[in-house]
Amino acid sequence: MAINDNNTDSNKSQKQEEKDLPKVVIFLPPPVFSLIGEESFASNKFLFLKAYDSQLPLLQFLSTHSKSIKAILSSGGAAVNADILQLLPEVGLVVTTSAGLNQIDIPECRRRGIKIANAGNVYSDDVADLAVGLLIDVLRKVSASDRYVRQGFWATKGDYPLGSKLGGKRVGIVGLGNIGREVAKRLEAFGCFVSYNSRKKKPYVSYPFYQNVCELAANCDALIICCGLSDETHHMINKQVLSALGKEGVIVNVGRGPIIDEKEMLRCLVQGEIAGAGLDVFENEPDVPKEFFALDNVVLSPHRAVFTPESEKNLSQLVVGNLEAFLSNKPLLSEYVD
Ligand SMILES: O=CC(=O)O
Repeated sequence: MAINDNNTDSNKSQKQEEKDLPKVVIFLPPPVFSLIGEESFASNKFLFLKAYDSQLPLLQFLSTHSKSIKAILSSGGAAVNADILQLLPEVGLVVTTSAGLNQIDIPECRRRGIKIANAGNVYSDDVADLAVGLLIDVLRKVSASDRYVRQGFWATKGDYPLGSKLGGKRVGIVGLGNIGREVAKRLEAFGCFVSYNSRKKKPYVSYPFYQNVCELAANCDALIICCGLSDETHHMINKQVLSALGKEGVIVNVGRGPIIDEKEMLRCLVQGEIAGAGLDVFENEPDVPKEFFALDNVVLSPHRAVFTPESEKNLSQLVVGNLEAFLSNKPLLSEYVD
């Protein structure tokens, strides 16, 4: 009995301590929770409030807890917009598990003095590896030859058509941030000629810079899209850019689907106006236009570039580190500065 009473007391005091901890709200479970387990995010400095576990509609849930929520843990799936932020006057940080920030209303955060922390460099190597992997796959027809062999065609129809060499190709990188720079490093090692487009010329690299993405495409054999999605980059890769890339040109997208006008790209692929595509992202995920499935010059990947067990483990440390730093008034580990 006494033990039970003690237990009850200690449960009560634990509950009280938890009640007093600053709260970090989560709208939707970030993929990392199911990939490596939520326990990697344990901290005695804050408590997660999971809006998705509540019966209440999101806005009502947020109003109920508005005074205790100090930070938001965001991921790609749920918008952090002005309607939400205005319900949470105590929020001072949005930390996101994604590399992309397109789900966050950045100007509204700035207006409210809310800091933003993103995935920093955690994903850069893995995304760069996949970008180069997709390019090699398209050029050397790896996935297509695999299908050819599995279907028994090697024995019945003979040799598969040759692929094309990566070394010596002129590759244009759109968006030379953390990921774009890792892609460039890898491509240099393969003997490619790298050039790039980004919002501003980067003073610390010597790759040729093209302010105009169409000019970049016209001077390249392949384009790799590594930039974020914004109003400026939405459908930036349009008919004009694809036609500048030309019949022999290959496009790889590890950024966001809507950066490319997908319908136009599909038309160019079907009509042979570009040579191939390696795509990790799509306009309407997870719906991928069926027409892609019939194209042997297209390699498809289900938005997996960032995810490896290694990157997710590093990510959990970064997220917890950012939240703890913020709650102790220390500098963030990966603050996003425009
Ligand atoms: O695409 C994934 C991400 O932005 O993290």
